[in-house]
Amino acid sequence: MELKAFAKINLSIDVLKRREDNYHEVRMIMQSIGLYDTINFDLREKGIKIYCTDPNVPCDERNIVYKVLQLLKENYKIEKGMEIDIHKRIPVAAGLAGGSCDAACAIIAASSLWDLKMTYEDMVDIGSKVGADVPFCIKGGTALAEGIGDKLTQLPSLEGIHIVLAKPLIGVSTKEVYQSLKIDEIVIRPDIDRLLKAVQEKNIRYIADNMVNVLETVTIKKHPVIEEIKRIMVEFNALGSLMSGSGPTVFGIFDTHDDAEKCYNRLRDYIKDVYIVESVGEL
Ligand SMILES: C[C@](O)(CO)[C@H](O)COP(=O)(O)OP(=O)(O)OC[C@H]1O[C@@H](n2ccc(N)nc2=O)[C@H](O)[C@@H]1O
Ligand SMILES: Nc1ncnc2c1ncn2[C@@H]1O[C@H](COP(=O)(O)OP(=O)(O)OP(=O)(O)O)[C@@H](O)[C@H]1O
Repeated sequence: MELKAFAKINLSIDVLKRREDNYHEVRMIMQSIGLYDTINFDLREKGIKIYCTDPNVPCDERNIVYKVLQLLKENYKIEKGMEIDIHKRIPVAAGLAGGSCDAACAIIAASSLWDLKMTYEDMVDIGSKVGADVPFCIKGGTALAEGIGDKLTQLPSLEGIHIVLAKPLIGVSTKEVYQSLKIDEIVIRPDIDRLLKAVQEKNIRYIADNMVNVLETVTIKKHPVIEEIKRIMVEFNALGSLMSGSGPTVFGIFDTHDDAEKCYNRLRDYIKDVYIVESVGEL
C-alpha cells in the first residue's frame, strides 16, 4: 500500500515545565502542510527492510519507521515482515516532523497489512513511544497538542493557507534545543487560548500576527540566519513568520499565492531549500 506522510508546522509553541524524565510539557498548535514523503509498504515473509531515496536517512534500526514496526512486532507477536520504500521530500532534521510522519504512516500500514485491528488510541499510544510528534501525525490536520505533544484535541480545519518554507543549511538537535531552554527566563509566550479562539473563527490574520515559538530564542541565538529569513518574509508581505518546531525551518503565512510566490522567488536567491505549500486538513 502507498501512503503520503505529511509534514507539520507549529503555529505556536509554549513550553510549560521540565519533567522528571527530561521531556517537557508543552502547549502547541500543530498544522499539517502539503509537503509529503510517499511511502510504499509491502508484506514480506519476515524481517523489516527499509529503502530511502535520501542517503542521509539511516535505513537500519536507527530509522524511526524500523523502531515503531519492531515495537509493533513485539507487542502484537507478529511473525510477518515488511518492506518499506521511502521517497523523501521533507527535508531531514528540519523541525517539520519528517521522521515522525513516516512513523505515523508505518503504524497505519502495519495495522492494515498485519491485521492488528488497532484503534486510533492504540496508534497514538504506540506512536508516543517512538517520538513526541508521532501521535499528531496519525490524523494530522489542525490540533492542539499538550502533555509532551501526545495529548491531542482536533481543531476546525485551517486548510488552504498559503505558506512559504525556508530551511537554512544547518542541522539542529531537538534534544539540545529543549535542554538549552531556560523556562524561567522566557519573556514572550504565545497566548494559546486566544489563538485557539482565532482558529475557531478561522482568523488567519490574527493567528499569523500573534504566533510565538518559545524555542526560537535558543535556536536563533546559535543561528541568526533564522531571524534574517523571518525579516525577509515579513518584508515580502508575510502576515506572520515563525520558526517551526526546534528549527531551523522558518515558515511565513501569506494572504495570496501571488504574495507567497514573490517571497519564494526572493528567498531562492539566498537559500536552496525553499517551498511553497498550502496547509492541509485531517488525513
Ligand atoms: C519541537 C517539536 O517538533 C514540536 O512539535 C516536538 O516537541 C519534538 O518532537 P520530536 O522531535 O518527535 O521529539 P522526540 O524525538 O520525542 O524527542 C527528542 C528530544 O526532544 C526533547 N523533547 C521532546 C518533546 C518534548 N515535549 N519535550 C522534550 O524535552 C527530549 O529531550 C527528547 O529526547
Ligand atoms: N524516516 C526518517 N526520516 C527522516 N529522518 C529519520 C528517519 N528515521 C530516522 N531519522 C533520523 O532522525 C533525525 C531527525 O530527523 P527528522 O526529519 O525526523 O527531524 P525533525 O523534522 O526535526 O523532526 P521533529 O520536527 O519531529 O523534531 C535525523 O537525524 C535522521 O537521521
